[in-house]
Amino acid sequence: MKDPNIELGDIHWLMDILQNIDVGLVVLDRDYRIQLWNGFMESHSGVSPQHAKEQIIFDLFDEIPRDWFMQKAEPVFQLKTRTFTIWEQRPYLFKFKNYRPITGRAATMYQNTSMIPLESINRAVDHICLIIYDVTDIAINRADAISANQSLRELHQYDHLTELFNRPHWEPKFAEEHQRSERTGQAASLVLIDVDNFRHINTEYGHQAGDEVLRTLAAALRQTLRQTDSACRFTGESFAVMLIGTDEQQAVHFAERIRKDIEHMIITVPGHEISVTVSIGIAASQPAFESAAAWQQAALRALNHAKDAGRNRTTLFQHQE
Ligand SMILES: Nc1nc2c(ncn2[C@@H]2O[C@H](COP(=O)(O)OP(=O)(O)OP(=O)(O)O)[C@@H](O)[C@H]2O)c(=O)[nH]1
Repeated sequence: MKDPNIELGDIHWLMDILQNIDVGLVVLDRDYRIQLWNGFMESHSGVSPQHAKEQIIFDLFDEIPRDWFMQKAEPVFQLKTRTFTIWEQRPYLFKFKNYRPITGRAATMYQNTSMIPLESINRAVDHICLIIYDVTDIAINRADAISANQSLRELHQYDHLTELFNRPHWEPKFAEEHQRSERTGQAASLVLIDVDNFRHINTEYGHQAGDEVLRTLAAALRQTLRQTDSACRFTGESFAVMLIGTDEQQAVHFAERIRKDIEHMIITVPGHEISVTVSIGIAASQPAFESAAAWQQAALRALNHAKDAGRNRTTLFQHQE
């Protein structure tokens, strides 16, 4: 039916717009043969409208999964409904190269795709129109925001000097472990490792050397840990390690190994070679610890015993102490 508002000259304009618009337009017939292919599609695919015309879309673009596409398109033909696919569901329909200078990091253009029914004069839907939007900028910005958030989160979790978890991040994990071991009765041990006479290291070699000692010890500790263990910088010169599924004897074995490793370590700082020792206090989980704080207190008492007994040793918290 002729639309009285559209003059012949207008159609010429409309064709110009359709060819030059920065959006992909494709018309498909009932057999999925291409009937219209605009300038956007030509310039991104390298396929001319003459070549595209009458070709089945899946034959020309094998990256389009036929079953998935038909599942989307059939309701558009039959129910005259629109469908919309966003890049989060499927990054692209047509595998076009991304050419944008700012988001050049993406190899492929991200696309949102609409499918709309096109009614003929008898109101049957014999054709559908695909509208392809280039959303690469949005997708890349979103990916950047996610990774920036991730870095920020990680920044808040770690102690910047030792790269171990910081205490505020570790404490809730420890409290959770306390509840879990209370509930399940599964063994877990808390190990506190404190550098001996660290004040002396700072005064003798300088604060920067002290920092280097802490960094080196933390790195050694990280190497000893299993995936499930979690360590933090507990105070300035002490570390806490939560050993999951580890009873007191196994924890002593772990602690003695790290203590002896540290004892034999030579830490090189400008102008000096430094040796340090550590004292270690261990408390294995037990029902008597009514709170995570009580468990920590027990490990601290054991650590103080190790210090009082002459340092460079491991002490296990005994409940009858
Ligand atoms: N270099 C450096 N020193 C720190 C840091 N945090 C805490 N310290 C120092 O660690 C020292 C801890 O001293 P003390 O608590 O007396 O313990 P200690 O000298 O190790 O003695 P014992 O634990 O009893 O063997 C203090 O001098 C703090 O200034 C840090 O991040 N870097």
